[in-house]
Amino acid sequence: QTGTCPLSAAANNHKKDCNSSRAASTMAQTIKYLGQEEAQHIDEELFSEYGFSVDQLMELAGFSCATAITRAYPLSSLVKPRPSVLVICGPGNNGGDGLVCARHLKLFGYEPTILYPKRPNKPLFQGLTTQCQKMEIPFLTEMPEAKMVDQAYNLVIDAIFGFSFKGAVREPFGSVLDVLKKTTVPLASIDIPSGWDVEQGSADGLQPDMLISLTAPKKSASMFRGRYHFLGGRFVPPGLERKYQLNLPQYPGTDCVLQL
Ligand SMILES: NC(=O)C1=CN([C@@H]2O[C@H](COP(=O)(O)OP(=O)(O)OC[C@H]3O[C@@H](n4cnc5c(N)ncnc54)[C@H](OP(=O)(O)O)[C@@H]3O)[C@@H](O)[C@H]2O)[C@@H](O)CC1
Ligand SMILES: [K+]
Repeated sequence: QTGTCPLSAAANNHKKDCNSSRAASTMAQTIKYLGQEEAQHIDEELFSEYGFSVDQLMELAGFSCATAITRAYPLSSLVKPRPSVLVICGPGNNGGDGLVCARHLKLFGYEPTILYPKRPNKPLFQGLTTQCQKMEIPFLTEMPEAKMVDQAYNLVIDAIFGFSFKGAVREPFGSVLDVLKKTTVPLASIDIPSGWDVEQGSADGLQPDMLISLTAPKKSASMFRGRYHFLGGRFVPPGLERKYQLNLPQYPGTDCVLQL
């Protein structure tokens, strides 16, 4: 009787249908990798059309970075006696994400130190800097040598440039990136490995161990070869996701990050 019962045949057909529709939906679910202009348009629309403020999204972005970092490098996995982390912040919003990330890392039990060489004269960044100072996070006055970085820190967070980076790297960040190319401790990049072309990447650039893509990965993320690629920034309204066909994967439960 096996295989001849019309009911099982119907059940099998249903299973086949389900499998093919699951395959189709998996394909439809392929997450979109954004171009530079597209990422900037989405950013602008979040503020202009969807009513968000920069500090609101920066808080969520930086919080998700700190959360992803605790997943990839839990306190118990760190090799140095102190849970030291160096956070390097650039002059734009990527640097702001770094300041927020440092503050949350401190709350999570890490010992961050910040290098913030070019500070914009804007209340948002001044406030984030004060918050970090009040959290008793030390600020360095200059970039240590590669050997010093390797000795002193378990991990470096790269919050130098994000999706607005363009052209040849200007000082003081050229020297900072040169040091980072010589360090051997793991590097975790926020949104884009700094110095990479946002779409094309960079063959001789930084090779981070971790990348935390915010909102959606940028095209250069397809060149990422490190161990951990996380998605963070769980704040995209459905209309915006539909308009840009982001096909974001579903975050598990109440999590603010997802490993890709
Ligand atoms: N929607 C989202 O997902 C959200 C995104 N968020 C975050 O914002 C990030 C984008 O931020 P952003 O637009 O402020 O630009 P970003 O990349 O930080 O750098 C601009 C600065 O870099 C500088 N600069 C540029 N090129 C340079 C060069 N060659 N050499 C040297 N300097 C150079 C440029 O300097 P200037 O041209 O002014 O001299 C400017 O000051 C994004 O990646 C994500 O991390 C969240 O905070 C919130 C929600
Ligand atoms: K970065």
